[in-house]
Amino acid sequence: MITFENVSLSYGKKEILNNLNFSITKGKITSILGPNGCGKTTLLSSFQGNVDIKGKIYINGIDIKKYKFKDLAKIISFVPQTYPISFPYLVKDMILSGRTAHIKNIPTRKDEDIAKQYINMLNLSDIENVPYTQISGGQRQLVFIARALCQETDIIILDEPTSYLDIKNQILVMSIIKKLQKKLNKTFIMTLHDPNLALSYSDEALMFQEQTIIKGISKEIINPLNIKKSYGINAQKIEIDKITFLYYKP
Ligand SMILES: Nc1ncnc2c1ncn2[C@@H]1O[C@H](COP(=O)(O)OP(=O)(O)OP(=O)(O)O)[C@@H](O)[C@H]1O
Repeated sequence: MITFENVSLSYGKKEILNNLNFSITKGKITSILGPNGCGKTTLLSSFQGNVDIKGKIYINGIDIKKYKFKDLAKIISFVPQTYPISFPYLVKDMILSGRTAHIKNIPTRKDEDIAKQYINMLNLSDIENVPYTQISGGQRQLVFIARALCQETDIIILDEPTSYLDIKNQILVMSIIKKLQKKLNKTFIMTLHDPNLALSYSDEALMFQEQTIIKGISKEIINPLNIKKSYGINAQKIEIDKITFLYYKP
């Protein structure tokens, strides 16, 4: 459903990634792993038009450059890594704004019901009438995840969706993602800093290594050898109650 063919990504004359060739599978959760500064956000930015693209990125067989902005917003939603703080919109209105691509004039009852559904799903009803400029970093991250889910697209892209969240909310968000993937066959693509989260929740993974990106089934490629190649640290596989995770050694 998403295919990169000989893609290079650059900011002006500064090339960040080159010769990207891979496909992202429809209906799967794909995690993107790699060290700080390797180009994860740049890769995701190619879906937002924030980076110069050479080569072809196909979404449902159509070159991304051929999509109109509003049509792309009906297929792909995006949760950025940082959130610009601007006007003090109420949390509920910020989440409702995720419906913009579907709204003709003003939001309908259906749009409001969908927004409410995600407010409840992410446990945000206590703060729905608070300006989003007056909530915590973690709460703001949940609001932007709710806003993206509200857009009801088939593809949801998240840049480090758990970076501000406590462990309970990390599990909440990842479980919601898993539920929506299973129930509605949605495609999730997300950068993660924690290989163990990727191991637990993603089906497939893209791992940045020096000069190359490898892709495969998460449980197969997120292993000590590839952790060493990607991050330069030693890790050991541990299994408890049939759950495999990685222990990082100093
Ligand atoms: N707007 C920009 N203009 C020029 N260079 C940029 C820009 N944004 C990022 N870069 C550079 O691109 C490279 C990749 O950055 P990117 O943000 O994609 O990395 P990342 O893997 O997402 O890092 P992190 O894990 O720290 O978020 C870095 O060397 C960075 O300095």
